[in-house]
Amino acid sequence: MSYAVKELFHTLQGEGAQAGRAAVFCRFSGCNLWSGREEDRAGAACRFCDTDFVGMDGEGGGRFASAEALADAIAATWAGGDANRYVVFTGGEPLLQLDEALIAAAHARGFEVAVETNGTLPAPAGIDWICVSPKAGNPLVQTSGDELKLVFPQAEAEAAPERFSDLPFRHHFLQPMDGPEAAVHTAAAVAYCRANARWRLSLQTHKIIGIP
Ligand SMILES: C[S@@+](CC[C@H](N)C(=O)[O-])C[C@H]1O[C@@H](n2cnc3c(N)ncnc32)[C@H](O)[C@@H]1O
Ligand SMILES: Nc1nc2[nH]cc(C(=O)O)c2c(=O)[nH]1
Ligand code: SF4
Ligand SMILES: [Mg+2]
Repeated sequence: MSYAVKELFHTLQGEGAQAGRAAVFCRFSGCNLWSGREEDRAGAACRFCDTDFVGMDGEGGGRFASAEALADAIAATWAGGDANRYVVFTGGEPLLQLDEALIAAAHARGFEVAVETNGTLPAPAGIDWICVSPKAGNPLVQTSGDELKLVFPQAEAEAAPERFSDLPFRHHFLQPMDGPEAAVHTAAAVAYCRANARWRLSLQTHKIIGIP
């Protein structure tokens, strides 16, 4: 199968338990919860997205004809030396495209494989680090993994943290919803984590320091 990629870039993981770790980000095009067009945002199934995942026109983006070709491009984008090679598949929604062939091709090039998913689609076997970020009003299919990173607050009661506290993840994070009310959302997340020690705060550190 071929893969539609918005952008490929080398940076530090900004969020969650792996924050600070060098990684290649492979941002796939397209999402099942929003078209990516601003005129569709208000009616979308996910309305707070901070990301442009439309098209294949970003740095290192394009249509890759095979898993081998995309894994070669990921390896060529890596700039972190021999140890701890790490690729994060994100999007858009990466589980629309990430398959076992691509995971195997990344492993064959020495990468640990991570995914950032909205949890509405099942993850293929072989992923080393699964981050699920539930979106209110959408079915949660991937109910286990390494970290659950809930954007907070989401207005709907069904996205309350209590609903996810007992799911089998190694880490539970609240990540303040970015946007015009980011400071208010950060204060609310801090208050929740102070009162509920199961949950830890995830800041989008790449935005704070101005890296991709
Ligand atoms: C752009 S999404 C792509 C991966 C996948 N579609 C998902 O939603 O998890 C990457 C991460 O950014 C988070 N995110 C998106 N919009 C955000 C916002 N406005 N504020 C904080 N985090 C946000 C998502 O919840 C997810 O954890
Ligand atoms: N540095 C950095 N860390 C990230 N963690 C998750 C991201 C994403 O958009 O999926 C992201 C991103 O876009 N940049
Ligand atoms: S599910 Fe992820 S990529 Fe899709 S619109 Fe929501 S935050 Fe953006
Ligand atoms: Mg991002």
